[in-house]
Amino acid sequence: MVSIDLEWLFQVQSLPSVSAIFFTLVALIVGILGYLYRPYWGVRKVPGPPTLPLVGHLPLLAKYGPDVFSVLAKQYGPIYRFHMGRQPLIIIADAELCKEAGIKKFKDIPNRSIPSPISASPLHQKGLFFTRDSQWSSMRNTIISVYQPSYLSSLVPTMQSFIESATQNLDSQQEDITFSNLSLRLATDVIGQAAFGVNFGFSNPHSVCDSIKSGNNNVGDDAAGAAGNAVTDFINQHIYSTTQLKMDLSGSFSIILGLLVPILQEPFRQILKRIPGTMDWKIDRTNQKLSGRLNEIVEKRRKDRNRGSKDFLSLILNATESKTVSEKVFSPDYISAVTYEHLLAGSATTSFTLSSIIYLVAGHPEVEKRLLEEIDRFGPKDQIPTSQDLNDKFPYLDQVIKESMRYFFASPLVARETSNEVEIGGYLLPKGTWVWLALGVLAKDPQNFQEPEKFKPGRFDPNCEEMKRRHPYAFIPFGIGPRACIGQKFTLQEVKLSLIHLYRKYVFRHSPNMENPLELEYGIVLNFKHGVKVRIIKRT
Ligand code: HEM
Repeated sequence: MVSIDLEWLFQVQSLPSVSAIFFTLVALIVGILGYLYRPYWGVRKVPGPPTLPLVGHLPLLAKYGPDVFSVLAKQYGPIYRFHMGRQPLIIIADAELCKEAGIKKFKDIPNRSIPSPISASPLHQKGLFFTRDSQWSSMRNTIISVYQPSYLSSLVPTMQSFIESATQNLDSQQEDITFSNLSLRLATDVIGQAAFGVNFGFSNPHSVCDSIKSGNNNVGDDAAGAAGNAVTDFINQHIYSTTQLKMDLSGSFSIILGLLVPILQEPFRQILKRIPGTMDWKIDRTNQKLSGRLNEIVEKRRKDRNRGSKDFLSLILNATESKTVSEKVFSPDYISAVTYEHLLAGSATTSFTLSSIIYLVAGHPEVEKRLLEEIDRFGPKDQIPTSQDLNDKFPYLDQVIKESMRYFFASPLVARETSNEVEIGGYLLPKGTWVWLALGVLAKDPQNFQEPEKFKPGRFDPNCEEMKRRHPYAFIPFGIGPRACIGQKFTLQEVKLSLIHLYRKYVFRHSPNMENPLELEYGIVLNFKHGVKVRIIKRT
């Protein structure tokens, strides 16, 4: 008996004791909870709806879509907490607080937070948008200095020629056209030429008309004949890479993990990108091909001694060679990324803006009438406006563009991150807090925009009372402060030239085959889910 007891005692002692297991489990649970709730702890005093573990407020995003930020602003006030998975965002939904965060306290909030779709894409991280601190300021200073107004005005003839060829013979279509596809091809061509000096060839009327008629979203397909397979591939890869940057739970597995448990994102991405067929594998291959192709374009241009300075890429290369900017700041991968970023930032946003305007004007005959009068008054139909004319001679067009951009807000959230502890709206936010400016909510605030759900371009007339009373930062579609959009003037020039050309020749009517109201899709920028479908009438 004694010997058996001793044996049992020996076995029990060699096993980990119950208390050791208990303490390990407790430590593990505390560790997991600590990891999950650490970002929340520092900002817990900021009000916000109750959160679910792991998913945070993502179910609210699924329920309300992009409107969720307006809904919560009504309930929780101008500064509140929204949990994107584990990560709390401090949402600023007030013009004065946006000014405070974007301008007055810029030195404490100078960078953008990097959401999980971007962490999975090194290509996107090296553009101006996501670079940080001194790397960002050196890059931005160089880009700004090459983006002089004289450069923009020199782009007018190029923009005009793409616009003309993209919109030739539109009235010969008997059926509906998906205007948002046409505008995406046009914007991609214009920015392709301006950024890379490459003619993608989508404005070729045959390729454009054929593919628009077929409602084909795949930009490259019909351009193959015109621009060659290399370009087609490039654009297809660009579209794939961009549309995979989803901000909800429909992205790749590693992106979803990045939202829920960020620490696991990179290890899983490393594994999954090696397993053929997974979405991570496809994204990685696409990004690699894109980077490879971009590097080729950059290398070819670098060797070209007669490159001139007609496009953005050549301008940056000239700046690095003349040593006005350090080669360390613009190493080849940064040059590729920032040039690519122009294609990315310049195509979807401009196309969305153009489509919004065509859609809204088609639904408001009184606005269309006034706009046509102003455009017709400018001069003979073949007189191309200069940059100066675009600034001075189309005040009503300005109002229509602003009101359309307010109504359909392309980029409703601006993502920033604190570099130091900083106080905003009475709350002390620790270093590393994600602060997101809800520009889309400001644009629908009835205190600054009476009847915000109505389309009324006159509210941007400088003489109107509403305009005079409005907070100066209530409408900031291009962002605020030193990090505001660098392409603002470029895009407005392109949008104005396009609209003047289009309305001189045509008017547009909503297609009965289009859903009402239009469904929106929330990606890297807002998008029309099923496109803007119109019928075209030639003006006599
Ligand atoms: C209607 C068209 C466009 C809209 C609504 C738009 C909107 C925005 C917004 C809201 C931001 C963030 C600003 C902030 O943080 O305060 C931004 C940044 C940026 N945009 Fe645009 N954008 C448009 C067109 C363009 C075009 C055509 C280009 C390039 C030619 C461009 C290039 C950029 C870049 C590089 C940044 C990052 C700036 C930085 O971080 O320093 N955008 N844009």
